[in-house]
Amino acid sequence: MAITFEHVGYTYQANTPLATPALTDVSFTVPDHGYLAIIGHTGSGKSTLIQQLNALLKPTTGQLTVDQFTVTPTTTNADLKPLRRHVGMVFQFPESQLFAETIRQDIAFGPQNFGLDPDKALKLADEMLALVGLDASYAQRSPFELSGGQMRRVAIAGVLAMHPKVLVLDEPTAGLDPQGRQEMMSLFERLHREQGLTIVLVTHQMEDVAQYAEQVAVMQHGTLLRVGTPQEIFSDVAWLRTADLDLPRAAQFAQKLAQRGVNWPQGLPLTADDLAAQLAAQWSTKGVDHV
Ligand SMILES: Nc1ncnc2c1ncn2[C@@H]1O[C@H](COP(=O)(O)OP(=O)(O)OP(=O)(O)O)[C@@H](O)[C@H]1O
Repeated sequence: MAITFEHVGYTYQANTPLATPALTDVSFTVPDHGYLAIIGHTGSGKSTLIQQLNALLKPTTGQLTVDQFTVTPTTTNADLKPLRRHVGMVFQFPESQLFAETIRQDIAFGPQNFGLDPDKALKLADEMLALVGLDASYAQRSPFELSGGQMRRVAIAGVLAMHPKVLVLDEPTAGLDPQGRQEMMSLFERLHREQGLTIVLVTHQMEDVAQYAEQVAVMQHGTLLRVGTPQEIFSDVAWLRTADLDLPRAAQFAQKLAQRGVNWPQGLPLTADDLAAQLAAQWSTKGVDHV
């Protein structure tokens, strides 16, 4: 297993009068090279949960393992450096952290800080630039001349330059236009497929969950309500309603068709492509009049 949470609890300002419990008894596993989406309302504990993954926040009870690393309430900061290289964190609006004069210097900063020779770090920066889909002409430009989506790519290249095995993404498409959103999600899919990165994605975009995630964790009031495949989570429409969560748009449409008598023998379609494929299959077997 790449990631295992075992009865993890976290309380902000623990043992003070201001103590705020934010996670309670969270247990789940993510397989090697998995793709987990974490969903849930504001304040449900998603950010607190992902910050456990590189021990920015350490559990106040329970423990977690990320590949070869184990974090418990008593793990000391000195032990955490290798974990922090292993888990790349992309926080919301990561472009706000860009600072260097050129894009390549910005990307090279992290590896250099961890002791890599400056020339090698710059060469690595060029490779990472290509990996996030920006050509070599960007290397010497200022990061501040770029569009929002491109700046975000540069910030992500800086995280990837540390060669993480787990990539944690906190609403990585927030504020992007539909095309930028699609390109960003395709980038993560490519990193997952081609580089074998384990992805942990916090999102409010149910379409992205349906299209990309292999596993979904639903958080509510600091507890893990359910974990399952997108099909398992989104097919239980009555339960979703009680949890006050939305279906992906294609599934909402399919659900309306189901209420008018259309059957979905392969399961409720969750994406537009799946909806189109299932409708086309029914069309060809039953003929136009019956669809
Ligand atoms: N620094 C903090 N100090 C005290 N309480 C906090 C702190 N950060 C978060 N909390 C509380 O912990 C709980 C979980 O918050 P968290 O930010 O993890 O939720 P979230 O699901 O990520 O929300 P969002 O979708 O708004 O980012 C909330 O009750 C929140 O008010």
